[in-house]
Amino acid sequence: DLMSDDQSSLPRELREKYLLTRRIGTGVCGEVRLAFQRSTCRKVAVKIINKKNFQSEGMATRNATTEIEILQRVDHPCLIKTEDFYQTDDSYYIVLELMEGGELFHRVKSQQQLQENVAKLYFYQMLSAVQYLHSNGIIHRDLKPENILLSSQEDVCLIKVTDFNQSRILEESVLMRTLCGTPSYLAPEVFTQASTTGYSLAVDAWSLGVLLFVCLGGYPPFHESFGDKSVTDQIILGEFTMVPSKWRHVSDQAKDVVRRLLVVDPSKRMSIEAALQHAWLQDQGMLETAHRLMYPPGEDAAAVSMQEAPSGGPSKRKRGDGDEED
Ligand SMILES: COc1ccc(CNC(=O)c2ccc3nccnc3c2)cc1
Repeated sequence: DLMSDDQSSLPRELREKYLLTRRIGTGVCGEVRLAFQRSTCRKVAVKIINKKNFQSEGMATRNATTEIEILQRVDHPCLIKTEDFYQTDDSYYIVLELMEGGELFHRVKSQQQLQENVAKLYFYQMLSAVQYLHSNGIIHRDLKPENILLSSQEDVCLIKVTDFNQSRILEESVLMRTLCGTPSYLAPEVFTQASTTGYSLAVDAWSLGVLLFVCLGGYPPFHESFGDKSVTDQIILGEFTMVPSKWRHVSDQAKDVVRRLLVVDPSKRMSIEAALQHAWLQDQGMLETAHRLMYPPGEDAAAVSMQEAPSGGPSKRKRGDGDEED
């Protein structure tokens, strides 16, 4: 039973504050377990990143610390929030809010394909989250259905992007500084190689195109079962397959968004900003629902009462043990 479960390898402080139970998710970096906050019996998720299972020591710490830095720094309703963080010599333990709806991957699989208006609601939230990351100089780089979590079993629900493990913070690079100086003496490859080395923000736009395709079509755009080309070749050529029986009921506007994101040339690919302005998303009903989910009135009221507070600048709402939550 759980009590005899080996909790001894966990950091003492973590064990004292949370009871860890069954595994609810696995990833390349480790696992996610369901846990209960002992003081409130509130359910949380604990993500355990095993430091050792990265091939190189340097890569491991850089990725994990980047992920943790990002998780603690970002604040957006569609990005998973870190509630607590612990580490031992061989693992990181990140306490996250529990997303009761599980992975988008399983939702799409169980429903074959999502209704268009549900896909639109989810896609708008993903765009908002990624737009926020980009405005903070962060590229996710690993957007996929396993990294999109749903807050409830309902179709109409909040979604959150997770797993910033592959994320990159756009730092001022030597290359950027070089490109600021006089180009007169720079070799051509500095410019051409420059445009291909850095991960541009456009990689996330492509991944969102794949995500939207999967939500609308119920299957991936590039797959070894399509034709004789390898998945890599299909991607490089931008050859995706819209199976008629699956796409017949999808609107032309929705298909247009997919087609403008799955463009091979990143300079011609639709940007996140442009996608947010696309006709398909100018849907007042969806936008109202999304904003109600993202900025629920209860929390606004708390913020309003805080603004009336006499003290100087607006103090950040402290992260309670959930006593503020309804
Ligand atoms: C009552 O116990 C449960 C209720 C719902 C679920 C479905 N959720 C999950 O399976 C799940 C998976 C990974 C996650 N990663 C971070 C945050 N939340 C997560 C939730 C899992 C357990």
